[in-house]
Amino acid sequence: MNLHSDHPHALPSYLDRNDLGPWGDFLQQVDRVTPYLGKLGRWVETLKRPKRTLIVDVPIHLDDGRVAHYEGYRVQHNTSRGPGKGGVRFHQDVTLSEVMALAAWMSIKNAAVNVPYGGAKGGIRVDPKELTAAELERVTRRYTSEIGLIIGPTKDIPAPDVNTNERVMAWMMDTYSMNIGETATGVVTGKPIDLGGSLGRREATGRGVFIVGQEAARRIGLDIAGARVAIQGFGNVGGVTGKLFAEAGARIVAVQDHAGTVYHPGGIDIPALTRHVASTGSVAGFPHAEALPTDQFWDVECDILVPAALERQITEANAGRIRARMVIEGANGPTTPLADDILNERNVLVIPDVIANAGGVTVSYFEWVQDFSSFFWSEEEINERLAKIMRGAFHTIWQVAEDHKVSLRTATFIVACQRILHARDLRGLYP
Ligand SMILES: NC(=O)C1=CN([C@@H]2O[C@H](COP(=O)(O)OP(=O)(O)OC[C@H]3O[C@@H](n4cnc5c(N)ncnc54)[C@H](OP(=O)(O)O)[C@@H]3O)[C@@H](O)[C@H]2O)C=CC1
Ligand SMILES: O=C(O)CCC(=O)C(=O)O
Repeated sequence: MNLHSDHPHALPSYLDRNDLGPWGDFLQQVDRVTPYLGKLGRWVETLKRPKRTLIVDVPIHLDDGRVAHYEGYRVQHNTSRGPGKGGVRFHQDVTLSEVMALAAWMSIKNAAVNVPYGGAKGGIRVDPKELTAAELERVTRRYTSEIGLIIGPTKDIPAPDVNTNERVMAWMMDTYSMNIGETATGVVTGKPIDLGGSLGRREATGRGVFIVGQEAARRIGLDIAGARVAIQGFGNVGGVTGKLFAEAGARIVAVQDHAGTVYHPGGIDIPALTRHVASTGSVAGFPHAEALPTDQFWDVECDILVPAALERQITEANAGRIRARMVIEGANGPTTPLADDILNERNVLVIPDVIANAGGVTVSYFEWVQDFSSFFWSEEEINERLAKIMRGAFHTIWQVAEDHKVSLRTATFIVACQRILHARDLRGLYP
């Protein structure tokens, strides 16, 4: 597809026109929804460029006294429905195109579950495994100061993503608070409970993946008890997803992370694998399962495949090999548009990221509300409200997919883009 001529107005000059990366995938997804937007279609160009893009230099002292520089980003894709909201990723391969796409998928996701946010995302191009804890803290604090210009509890609220966690959120909250001279717990979500974090946030994304998995399984007549599940990525999202499916009686037949792939047709012992990862840092070397070559992960016989690592893992090169009846996207952007078409043709149901992994931001919304009111809810209450929102959003999207005879991804984009562009239309353009 020649993106240059198909999107003459959509290409910011700061991107490589020959390789738009994940941003190119997002543009194609927007093109697929455009015919369904009716009169709101006149606003669709709004979605094809981020509202605000900040690139920052993050210099720190390494422990040995040298100065190192890292590139950081914060992108606010859209704020028509409310402040920007989305995670912060620390990874050596982070690019601007990637952060733009991740921010855009946040706009869609937040609208799909109807939380009052726009979409944003951030990242630093750094391998956190190469830093000491003190260096990681310095990178986090300097980055937070640099993006402090555009974040804030009513402006844009970061949260955890790949390689960031509660500890990183605590540093971000503290740095922002120091800079403005007052404690602002609502500036980030995914914080430690003792700093205004919410019960259930750590597990929320995996819990949401499991809830939509249950709903979809019921509709295609798949019994979760006994179902075979393969999971790529065993961090926050993949780990919790695996735990909940295993507790519901599913067999987790394969798990892959960056360093290895383990396979057991009878079902991997997930608590034992979790202990192994906590002590060694990877699933590799887990003694109670067979090791598989990396690429064979995609050939594993299973009923449910959960990509829960990075973007562009399911491509035209491996989509034809996938044995699952359904793919539940725990990761953001794991399936390219061409792979989506292949899975569709093969009748593999894809539950798209923009609904499947929305549990995390939904409980982030609960955290933000709790911080503003300084009144904290029980975990039971949080999980009940999460399940209600996830099930309600899933039903709406399923219905739209049936009505328009489109994929669940396009259906989610129809619902979300209509909400975003309706808000844009109501607000108008001029101050
Ligand atoms: N955290 C959240 O609340 C949310 C996260 N997401 C998305 O879910 C995905 C995972 O995020 P999260 O679980 O938080 O991140 P974590 O950092 O907790 O875990 C990432 C996992 O992915 C693995 N991984 C990284 N690269 C590869 C690779 N090339 N092949 C196989 N496995 C790989 C990592 O393995 P290793 O440790 O070996 O590097 C690790 O197991 C991302 O796409 C993120 O954007 C979506 C919604 C919310
Ligand atoms: O909890 C949040 O605010 C955002 C989580 C996130 O980054 C995501 O959903 O991809």
